[in-house]
Amino acid sequence: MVEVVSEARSHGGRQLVLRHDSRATGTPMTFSLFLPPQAEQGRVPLVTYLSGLTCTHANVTDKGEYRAACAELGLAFLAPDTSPRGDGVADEEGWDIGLGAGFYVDATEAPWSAHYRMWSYVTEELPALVAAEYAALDMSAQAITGHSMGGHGALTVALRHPGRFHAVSAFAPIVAPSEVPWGEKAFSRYLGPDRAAWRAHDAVALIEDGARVPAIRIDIGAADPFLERELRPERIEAAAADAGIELILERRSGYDHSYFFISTFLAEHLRWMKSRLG
Ligand SMILES: N[C@@H](CCC(=O)N[C@@H](CS)C(=O)NCC(=O)O)C(=O)O
Repeated sequence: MVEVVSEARSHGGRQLVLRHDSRATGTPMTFSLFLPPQAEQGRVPLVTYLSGLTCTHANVTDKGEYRAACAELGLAFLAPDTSPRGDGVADEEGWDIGLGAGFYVDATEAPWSAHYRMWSYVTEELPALVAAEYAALDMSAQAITGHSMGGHGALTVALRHPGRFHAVSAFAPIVAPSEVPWGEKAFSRYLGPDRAAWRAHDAVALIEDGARVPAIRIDIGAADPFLERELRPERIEAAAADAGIELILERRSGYDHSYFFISTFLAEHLRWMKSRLG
C-alpha cells in the first residue's frame, strides 16, 4: 500500500511524494517519484538518485532541478530517503551517523541492525514496489546516480548488480568509505570491526576484487571542502584505470559540495544516462 503524500503537475509530468510501510526497515518510508509526460503514453526508463548525509527525499526534489531534463528525455526519477526514521530507530550524536546517514548497507550490529537495512530497501523492496505501482516504469531500462554518501550507494549498488543498470554516475561520491573518516565511523558501527566485511560496500574495494561496470561518470567540485579527506577521487581513478573501466571524471572549478553544484550538472548526467539507455 502506497500513500500519496503530495502530487503536483510539473513540466507536463507528475511530481509525487509517496509513503509506505517498509518491510526492509520496519518503518514508514517516504520517497519521491517524478513521472515525465511520456509515462502517460508508454513506458519510461527509471533513474534512481541516492542522496547524501543529512538528506531526505526532499533535498534533491526541491533543489536538484532535474524535472525539465527528465520531461524532455522521458525519464522517471526516484529519490528515496537516506535512513529509517521514527520512534525506536537507533541514533547517535552527529550528523554523519544514524538518522540521515544509513550508508546504503544492511547493518549487522546492534542496535543498528533492527532497522538500518537500506541496502535491501534500495536494491529490492523499493524497485519492486514502484514497478508494481507504476506500470509505466520500464524496469529493464534503469540508471542510478547519487551524491556523496549517495554516490557511494550508487556506485556500490551498480557494481554489485551487473546488468541491472545501463548507466551509473555520481556527484562528489565517497569512493573508498573504508579508508575515510565518514565511512570508517559508519561501517564500524553498522557492519562491525571486521574490515573484510566492509569491502562489499566500498566501490574501490569492489573494483579491486573484480566487480565491473562498463563506464562510470563522476562530477566533483574542485572547491568541495570534503574532497581530500572524505571523497578522494584519485582512489577510483587508480582502481578504474587498473580494471579497464571507462571513467569520465570532471573536476569542476569553483564548485562546492552543495545542491548549487549538483543542480548545475544533473541535467548533463541525465543526458549521458539517456544516451546509454538507448
Ligand atoms: N550538515 C553538514 C553538511 C552535510 C552535507 O553537506 N550534506 C550534503 C550531503 S553529504 C547535503 O546534501 N546536505 C543537504 C543539502 O545541502 O540540502 C555540515 O553542517 O557541515
